[in-house]
Amino acid sequence: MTKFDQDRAKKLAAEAALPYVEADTIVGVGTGSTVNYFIDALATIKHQIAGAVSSSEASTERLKQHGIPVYDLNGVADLAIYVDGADEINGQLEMIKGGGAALTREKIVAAVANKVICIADVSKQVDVLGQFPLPVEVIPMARSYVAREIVKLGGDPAYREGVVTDNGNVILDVYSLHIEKPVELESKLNQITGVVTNGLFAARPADIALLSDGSQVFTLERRK
Ligand SMILES: O=C[C@H](O)[C@H](O)[C@H](O)COP(=O)(O)O
Repeated sequence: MTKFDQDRAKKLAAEAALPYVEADTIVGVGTGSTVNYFIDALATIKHQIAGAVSSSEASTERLKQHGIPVYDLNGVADLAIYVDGADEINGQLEMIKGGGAALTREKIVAAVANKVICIADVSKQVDVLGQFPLPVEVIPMARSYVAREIVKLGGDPAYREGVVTDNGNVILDVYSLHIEKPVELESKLNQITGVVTNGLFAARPADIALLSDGSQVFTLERRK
């Protein structure tokens, strides 16, 4: 797939999420290049919505540039939908996220939302998660300890140099994982002292995936 096709696919997937936005509600907004298309599409109906909650400083800035009010999640008790991209998504709509280092805030907003909608181009679709290195957000002083613990779990962690998350932490990208049991691994990694969270969205996967190849959009719904 060429770069041009991929961009078109991201845009089509993003625009396909608009019909899920309910009037007068606050919309949960993720992070990344696909979500940027969603934010631009959301701007076309901004007078019909109450505003947004955002999963990153970058998305907040883009939303505000469009004149969409951004609210503190602490003041939002009910969030109908959360729309976000993915680095990988499998058939159960479990995902790897965090390529842009926004995983922790993304996971928090997803936890609050009634419905999680993944928007992506079809290249993100995989049978088994783990080809994309799994991001883990770590408290800076725990970086080496956490890396050693990850090696014990069979992973190959690499420090993402120069990247500081919106929460002031660092990222370890974990290679060499063939993730047969995503829920189990998500929980194991979160139990390592010093880990803030990891980029597996398996305990709380997407409910709907809108995946595009650049000419059409395929809708997948999670079997419950
Ligand atoms: O931290 C970043 C997020 O998890 C993104 O949603 C993910 O990396 C997908 O980004 P993109 O739409 O740019 O491929």
